[in-house]
Amino acid sequence: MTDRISFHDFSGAAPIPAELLRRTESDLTPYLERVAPIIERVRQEGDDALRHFARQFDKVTQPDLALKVTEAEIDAAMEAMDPEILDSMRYAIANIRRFHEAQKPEESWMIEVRPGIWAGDRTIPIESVACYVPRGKGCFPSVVAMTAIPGMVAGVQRLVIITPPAPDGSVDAGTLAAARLIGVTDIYKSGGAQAVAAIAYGTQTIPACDKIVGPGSPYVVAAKRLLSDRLDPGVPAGPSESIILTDDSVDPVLAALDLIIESEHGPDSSAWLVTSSRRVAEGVMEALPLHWAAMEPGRAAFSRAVLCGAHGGVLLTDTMEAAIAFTNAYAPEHLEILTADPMADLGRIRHAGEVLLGSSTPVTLGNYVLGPNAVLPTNRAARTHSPLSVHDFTKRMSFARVAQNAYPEAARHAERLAQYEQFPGHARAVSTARPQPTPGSDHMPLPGANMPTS
Ligand SMILES: NC(=O)c1ccc[n+]([C@@H]2O[C@H](COP(=O)([O-])OP(=O)(O)OC[C@H]3O[C@@H](n4cnc5c(N)ncnc54)[C@H](O)[C@@H]3O)[C@@H](O)[C@H]2O)c1
Ligand SMILES: N[C@H](CO)Cc1c[nH]c[nH+]1
Ligand SMILES: [Zn+2]
Repeated sequence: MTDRISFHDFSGAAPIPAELLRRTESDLTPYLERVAPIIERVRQEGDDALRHFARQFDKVTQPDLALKVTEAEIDAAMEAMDPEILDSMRYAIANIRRFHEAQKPEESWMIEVRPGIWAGDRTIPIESVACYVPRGKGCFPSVVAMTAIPGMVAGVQRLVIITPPAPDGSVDAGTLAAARLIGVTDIYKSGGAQAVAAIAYGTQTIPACDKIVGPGSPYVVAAKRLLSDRLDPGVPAGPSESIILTDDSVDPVLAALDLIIESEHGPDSSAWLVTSSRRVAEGVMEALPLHWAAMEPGRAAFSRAVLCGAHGGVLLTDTMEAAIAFTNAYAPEHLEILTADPMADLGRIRHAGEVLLGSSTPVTLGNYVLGPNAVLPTNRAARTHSPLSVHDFTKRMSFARVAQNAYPEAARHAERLAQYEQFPGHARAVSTARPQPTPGSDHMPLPGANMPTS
């Protein structure tokens, strides 16, 4: 089989070709059509529909799959795990927890906007959130850590995990072990669109939640979109994608190694080498087949499909400015900068889910152990969205209180504005004298005092 790696020349003087910015999820139409009846069946039939789709899509052989993972299954998973893997999980969990604890916002803040006008925000955990952990073209204990840890740090009351079952009805042992190490106990067996529908509507076994987070295949992305009026769909995280951005300073063999990282997730992923160096472009194309030859054949085939297809390959630009302009237009999920001065180039990047700097910070480290979240916006959503974080598991509620001496001036201005907008009820409420001072209204306690958060 010949490996014809996709190669494109790009001059900064020309407009960026739209097809180079596309991903698998750019056109969800076929997936939306496919998942709509799945969602409807789950809404109507609940658990029975989940069992039906587990048989159809996950090839589960049991007719009466138990949808909730038992304590005994989690115990058995812990027993089955290699202690060295558990050790690495603990290392990753500690780093991820540390990062997200530092990210946690204050419980409340307040300022005196003008003398006697106090206002602030309270941060409140979302009550119930489901973490979707994929299992189609791989298993993802790392996604348990990336989704559940910020939820625990935020203080979500009901945090559940939902993940596809294997054909024998089990859940990946690493996924269960990660949940045990983090402290999540409610785990359900369902995947794809049917899992998203179960979380949106609730079933006999699975509780409905306010929000779902976590990445997934285009079926998951499509279901989240169709259910977004019932369920907060969280950071839009679909098939993995990356750009490796280089100048002439990098070893092409190393750049090729890092280009393969995200391309091995599946044929629906996207991965580009964007470089201003012909030497690097040619060297990477030479090195890729050698790396593929050293890989497990299935994953090598996924990588080849991406890098020889429409959503990946090598892009040679005439200048570094053009390489950076393309990168910003593409807004990749993961960006690795392999240039002579990556920190300086970081300042030129405006749109990327995460940026990994320098040759000793490959995407793999970001995926697993550094601390920042690896559930990141895909499909150009990094233009307006951020990595999954503690903030995705909380909401803010604003509050204000006006002291008696500040009331007349505020009321006068509000009355005028209400009259302009022709709301007489609003205007009368503040033009009428308020003789009774509200008890204690001239004193505001410090933020947080007497403020329960749940
Ligand atoms: N953005 C991120 O942060 C991030 C992190 C990890 C993984 N990912 C991505 O998540 C994705 C996970 O996808 P996956 O496929 O491995 O797992 P998945 O769990 O998302 O998908 C598997 C499910 O898809 C459903 N499905 C499969 N074929 C179907 C069909 N023909 N019709 C309807 N439903 C069908 C099944 O219900 C199955 O349970 C990958 O693309 C990976 O790149 C992204
Ligand atoms: N690259 C994924 C996010 O796009 C995260 C991951 C987990 N495991 C391997 N990779
Ligand atoms: Zn990855």
